[in-house]
Amino acid sequence: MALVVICGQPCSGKSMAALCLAEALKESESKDTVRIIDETLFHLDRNQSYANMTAEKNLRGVLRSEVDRSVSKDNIIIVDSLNSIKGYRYELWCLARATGIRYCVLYCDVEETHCRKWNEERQGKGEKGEVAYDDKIFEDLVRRFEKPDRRNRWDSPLFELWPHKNGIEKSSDAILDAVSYLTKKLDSKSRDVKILQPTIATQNTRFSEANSLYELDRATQEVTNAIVEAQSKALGGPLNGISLGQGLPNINISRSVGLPELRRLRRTFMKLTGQTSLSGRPPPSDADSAKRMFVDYLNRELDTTA
Ligand SMILES: Nc1ncnc2c1ncn2[C@@H]1O[C@H](COP(=O)(O)OP(=O)(O)OP(=O)(O)O)[C@@H](O)[C@H]1O
Repeated sequence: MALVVICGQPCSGKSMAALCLAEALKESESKDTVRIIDETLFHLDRNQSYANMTAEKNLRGVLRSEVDRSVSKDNIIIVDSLNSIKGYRYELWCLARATGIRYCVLYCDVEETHCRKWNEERQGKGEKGEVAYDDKIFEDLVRRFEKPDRRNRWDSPLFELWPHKNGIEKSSDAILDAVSYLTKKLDSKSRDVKILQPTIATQNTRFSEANSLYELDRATQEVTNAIVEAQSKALGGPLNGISLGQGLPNINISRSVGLPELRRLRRTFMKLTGQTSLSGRPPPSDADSAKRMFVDYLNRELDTTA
């Protein structure tokens, strides 16, 4: 149904905003399940998770995988974390696009001096279970924060809260606007709600991260080899229906295609599919779906009747 990315400086009221939004959604007419995914789910020590780039990347990876597993057409997932890196929000947006759902960003806009003060106050509340950021980590996170910009697809639509000025309530304008956007029933005239559409690069099931590029490379190479081999057997004659095995579509090309052209198409396909991730993670797929996608792509690109 939808993915909501909460974003803001450390200690800017994001968790409060996530809770208010979740409650407001539950009270709305929408019957969708609402779930918050946040750092506490993984019982990680906050200051260790942001202690260095590797730990921070790991935390983002864990959260992203959980979002990836959880997003669906029947629920509303709220990601409550800093989500302060532009490229990371882009990755979350790609997950929403791959699922074909609504997406929005809820931004807690609080000046860093207030966030700092709230964090200091929280340092004194340790016994209540609230964990404050160490000063050094807090300052580093504040410095690296990349403010959302509604002109970016992955920051849009952007709903802005001003927790220091106006507090955070279920009735805050930004919360009401977000609820309305997320739950609005669509008809043919609805232009203001965007359901993201999966593209060739975002369809299918997922590769494991470590193997994905290798698998994609190998799968596309196998398809290319099959074409080269079939063409050499056909001695330049017409070639329709090159079979790659059970469950895979046939390759249908009505003219002879040289190796340079095949290589170029393969490179373009790899680039296209690789665009879904800024952290180097290739597109979701397994070997068979990579082959299927590549064959679909080739059949379309080489279709002389199109
Ligand atoms: N509008 C507000 N007025 C005063 N204090 C606030 C306000 N909003 C949040 N706080 C305080 O700031 C602290 C952090 O709030 P919260 O956990 O919602 O922020 P957060 O952005 O999720 O923090 P973190 O970055 O640690 O996840 C809490 O101790 C809370 O009481």
